[in-house]
Amino acid sequence: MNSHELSIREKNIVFIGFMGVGKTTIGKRVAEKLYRSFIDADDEIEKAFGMPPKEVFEKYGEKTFRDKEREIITHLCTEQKLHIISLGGGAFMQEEIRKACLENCIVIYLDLSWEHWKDRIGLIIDSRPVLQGRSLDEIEELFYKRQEYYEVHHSKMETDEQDPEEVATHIVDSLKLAWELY
Ligand SMILES: Nc1ncnc2c1ncn2[C@@H]1O[C@H](COP(=O)(O)OP(=O)(O)OP(=O)(O)O)[C@@H](O)[C@H]1O
Ligand SMILES: O=C(O)C1=C[C@@H](O)[C@@H](O)[C@H](O)C1
Ligand SMILES: [Mg+2]
Repeated sequence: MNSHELSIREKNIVFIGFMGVGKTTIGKRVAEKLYRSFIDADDEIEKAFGMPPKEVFEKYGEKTFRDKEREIITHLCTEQKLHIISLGGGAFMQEEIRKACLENCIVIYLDLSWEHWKDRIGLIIDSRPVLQGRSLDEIEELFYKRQEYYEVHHSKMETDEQDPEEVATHIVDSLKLAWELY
């Protein structure tokens, strides 16, 4: 599919940001509000391996996970339209993924400050392999190191002090406004 033939309304919407910021939670709600199909890249990887990301990391190693992640996301971005797609937190570290998403889709960065993120760590610590065995200082370092990759996007949404419903509503309102303008 040639993305230049797609109107802004037809393009996939892709959510990026650090793990735990709410890409999956908010992406699902945005999809419901827009009556669009939702795809979570981590779920697609899980289906491909028949096991969750954490087990893929343990059994096959991170490179195998990242290779499949790249294959799945580049395919979704170039072959699908009108979908809401939430990426895994590490996906945007790969140049090929960044390029495929930025060229073909509308990329929305969900931003959360470190101060708020660290209060959420208990919700995700057990299921995210990248957090295993890392001290809080090391996680903070990773958090800030990754920001520069997320900074390349089409739109940024601050999510501090907002619940998923508020963030999703704000995103849908902004999208509708943009769709009317272009
Ligand atoms: N705005 C929010 N306010 C409070 N809790 C939230 C918010 N958004 C998400 N959460 C909670 O944070 C946890 C992580 O959310 P979620 O799985 O959506 O993150 P993610 O960005 O998809 O992470 P990953 O990159 O690992 O896939 C969940 O328990 C979710 O309920
Ligand atoms: O931030 C990351 O590197 C990851 C985030 C998750 O969404 C999964 O994609 C996986 O656990 C790796
Ligand atoms: Mg997710």
